Amino acid sequence: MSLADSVTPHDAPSDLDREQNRLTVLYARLDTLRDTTRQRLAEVAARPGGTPQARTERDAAFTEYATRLSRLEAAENGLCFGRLDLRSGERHYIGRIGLPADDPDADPLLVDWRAPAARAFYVATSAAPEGVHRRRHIVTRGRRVVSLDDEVLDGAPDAGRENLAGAAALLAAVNTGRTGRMQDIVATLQAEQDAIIRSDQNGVLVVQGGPGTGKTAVALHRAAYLLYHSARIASRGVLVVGPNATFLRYIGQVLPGLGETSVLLSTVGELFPGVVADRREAAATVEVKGRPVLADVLAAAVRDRQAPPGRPLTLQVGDDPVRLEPEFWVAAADRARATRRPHNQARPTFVRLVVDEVARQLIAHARGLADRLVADAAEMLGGADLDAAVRGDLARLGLADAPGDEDAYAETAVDYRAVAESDPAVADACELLWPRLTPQRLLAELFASPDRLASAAGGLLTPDEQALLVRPAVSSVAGGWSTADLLLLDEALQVLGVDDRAARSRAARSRDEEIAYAQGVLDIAAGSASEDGEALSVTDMLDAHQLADQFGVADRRTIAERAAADRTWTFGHVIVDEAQELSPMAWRLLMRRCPTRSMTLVGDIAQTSSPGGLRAWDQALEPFVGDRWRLTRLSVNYRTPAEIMALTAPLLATLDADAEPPSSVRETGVPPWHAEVPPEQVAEHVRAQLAELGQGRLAVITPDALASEVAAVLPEASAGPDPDLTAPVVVLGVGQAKGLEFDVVLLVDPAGMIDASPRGGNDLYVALTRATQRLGVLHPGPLPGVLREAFTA
Ligand SMILES: Nc1ncnc2c1ncn2[C@@H]1O[C@H](COP(=O)(O)OP(=O)(O)OP(=O)(O)O)[C@@H](O)[C@H]1O
Repeated sequence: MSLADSVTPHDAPSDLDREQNRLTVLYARLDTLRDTTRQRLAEVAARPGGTPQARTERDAAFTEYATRLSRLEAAENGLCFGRLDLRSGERHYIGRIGLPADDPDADPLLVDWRAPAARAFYVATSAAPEGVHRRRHIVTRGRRVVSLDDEVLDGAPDAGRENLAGAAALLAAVNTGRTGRMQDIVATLQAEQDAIIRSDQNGVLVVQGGPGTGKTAVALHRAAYLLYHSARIASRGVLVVGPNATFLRYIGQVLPGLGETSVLLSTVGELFPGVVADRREAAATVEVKGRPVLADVLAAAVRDRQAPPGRPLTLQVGDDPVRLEPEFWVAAADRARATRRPHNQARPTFVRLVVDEVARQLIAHARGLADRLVADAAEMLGGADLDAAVRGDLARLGLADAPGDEDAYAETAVDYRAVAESDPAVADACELLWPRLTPQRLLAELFASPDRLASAAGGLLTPDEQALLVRPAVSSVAGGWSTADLLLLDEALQVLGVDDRAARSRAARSRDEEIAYAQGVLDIAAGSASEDGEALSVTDMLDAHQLADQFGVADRRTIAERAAADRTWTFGHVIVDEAQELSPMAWRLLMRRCPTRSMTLVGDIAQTSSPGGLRAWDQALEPFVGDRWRLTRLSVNYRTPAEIMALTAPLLATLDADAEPPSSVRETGVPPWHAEVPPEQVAEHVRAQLAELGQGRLAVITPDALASEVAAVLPEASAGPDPDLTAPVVVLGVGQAKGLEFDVVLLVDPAGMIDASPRGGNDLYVALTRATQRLGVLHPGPLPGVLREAFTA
C-alpha cells in the first residue's frame, strides 16, 4: 500500500461545515485583534515623547504593537491548519499564531504551533500517540475549509504510515507544483524536524542531513520558534546566513509569512555594511584568503604599521629641531601596545607620548636659551642683579619664572604641548609611525605591496601563496572587494578598532546645538506669550533639554534593520544554512557576531563545493567551542523522489564512503532519463518538458562556465547573476542552484561539471538532487562513469 492510499480522505459535509463555522469564528477573532492593535498603534504613534524615558517607552510600545500587527497580518493565509482531539476529551485547534479567547480565563481559541500544547500535533504517531486520539489536518483556501484529513492514532497501528505525521497532507504538500518561492511547512512538520526546532536554544546545534531533508525549512522554523520563546533572542534578533542572494530571495518569504520580522537574512559577504563584494576571484585565491592563518597575517600587517624607525628622527617644530631617538620610538610603541587596545584606539596613547616628548624637548630648548641669555647678559653687564630681566625673558618664552614653581611649570608645559600637538611635523611623524588605519586602507596597501605581504605573511604563507594575494592598488574607500576580502576587512576591524573620540565629541557638539536651538525656540515662545498675555506659556512647562529631547528622531527601525546597518551588531541567535561552504575566516566573523554561541548550523558535508569549505563539522567548530556542540541528523528526503535518489547513490559513495543517503518519502514512478545532445539542442528538450509540465518550474542546471551559452539558446528563460526563480524556466550555473528546487531539472554536461573544479563531484550531486518530480541529464559526450553505472543498474 502506498503512503497516499493509507490515508482516508475525510470530506463528510457535516464535518466540513462544522470546521467552516469554527474557522469563521477564528477569522472574526483575528479581525477584532487586528483592529484593536491598529488602534493602539495609532494612539502610541500620536503620543508625545516628553522625557527621554517617556520617549523610550513610547518607542518600545510602538515596536511592540507594530510587531504584533505584522504577526496578525501574516496569519491570514492558513490561519488554522490542524486539530488535536486528546484522549482526555480536550480539543485544541492549532494554527500559525495563538488567538486568545475574549474571556481571559477561557482556553485559547487557537494554539500557536510553537506552544508546548501543539507539540503532539507533530510528534504523535500510532506507536506513540502522546495522548492524542485523533489528529486532523484542516486544508483551507483563503478563509474557506476545502478538505479534512484525519488520523486516528490510538486505533490499530497503520503500517503504511511509516511514522509520518499527517501523511496525506505531507504528500500533498511535497507534490504541489513549485512556485519559485519556498513555502513554510508549519502544517506538516515531521517529528524529527520538530525535535530540532524545539531543541534547547543554548550552544551550537549542527543539523546534518542529505539533500531535501528539510534543513533549510527546519532552520527557518527554528528561528521563528526561538523568537517566540526567548525575549533575549528577540531583543537581539536572529541572523540567517545563506550561500547567495538568489537563495536568500528564494527563502525570503518564509519568516515574514510566519510573522517574524526580527530576522536578518544575509550572505556572509554582506555582513560588513558599507562595502559591496563585487569582485570575482580565482578559487585558489579564495581558498588562501579563507585560511585561519590570515588572522595572524593581518595582525602582523598591523604590527608592521607600528614599527619604530631604526634611526633617530629629527622633527622641525617651529624654529626648533626636535630629535627623537630610536629608543624613544620603541618605548612609545611598546607603551601604546601595552594598553592592549586595538591599533586605532591605542593610537592616542602613542600620540600623547610623542607630544609629551616633543613638548619636553621644546621646554628644554627654551630653558637652555634662557640660561644662555642670562649668562650672556651677566657677562656683558658685570655683577648687576638681573632678576627682573630674567623674569622678563622667561615670560617671553612662556616659561615658569622660577624653577620649582610647579603650577607655573605645568601651565608652561600645557602651552608647549599645544604647540607640539598642532605642529604638522609631529602629526606627520605620528601618521607615519602609527597611522590611523581603516580596514580598507590596511588591506589595500597590504595587497598592493609584495614587500608588505612578505613581511606580514613570511613563515605563514609560501611565496606562491603570497603571490595569489597580490593585486594592483584599489581605492581604499570603495570598489574592488571580493567576498573573501570582506571577511578579511571584518577581521581587520577587530585588530584596528575604531577611534570614535571624534564622533563622540561631534555628537556632544550637536547635542549642545540642539539645546541651544531649543532655547531659542523657548525664548521666542516666551516673548510671544508675554505679548499675548497668556497665563501659562510653553516655557513654564518645558526647559531646553526637554524640548531638545522632543526634537530627537525616534529610532523605529526593526531589529533586523538596525543589525543590517551595524558592523559590530551581535545577534541573539545565528543560523547558518549550507554551513559546509564556509571558510575558517567566515566562521571567525560569525562567531564574533554571536558571542553567546547560540547557533544552529545546517548543512551537508557531501554537498561542499567551495574551495575552503568543510570536510568535517569539528574542523569548523573546534577552534571556537572545542567539542561542546551537538550533532543531529535528518534522514528523510522530502524533495527528491526515490527514483532520482537511486541514481545518485554511486556518486555519493565516491564523495563520502560513510554517507547514509536519506530515504525518499515518495516515488513518482518516473525514472530519470538521459540523452546525448550538444548544448545548443537543449532548447528542444526544455520545450518538450514544459509541454508536459503545465504549471510549475523547470531549471536547466549547467557547469558555471556553460550557463550563459545555454541561456543564449533559451531566450524565454530567466538567467544571469540574478535570475527570477518564479519564471517558468531558469538557467542556472550549478553554483547558483545550491539550496533551490524545481519540479523538473535538466542537467546539462555532467562531465563538465565534474571537471570544472576539485569539488566538481559535489557540484554534480547538488545538481542531481534539485528536482521534485523529473530529472533529465543531457550530455554532449559520454556520461561520467558514476552516472553510466547508475543509469544501467
Ligand atoms: N515536513 C515537511 N512538510 C512538507 N514539506 C517539507 C517538509 N520538510 C521538507 N519539506 C520540503 O522539502 C523540500 C526540501 O526542503 P529543504 O530545502 O529545507 O531541504 P534541504 O535539506 O535544505 O535541502 P538541500 O540540502 O538539498 O538544499 C522543500 O520543498 C520543503 O518545503
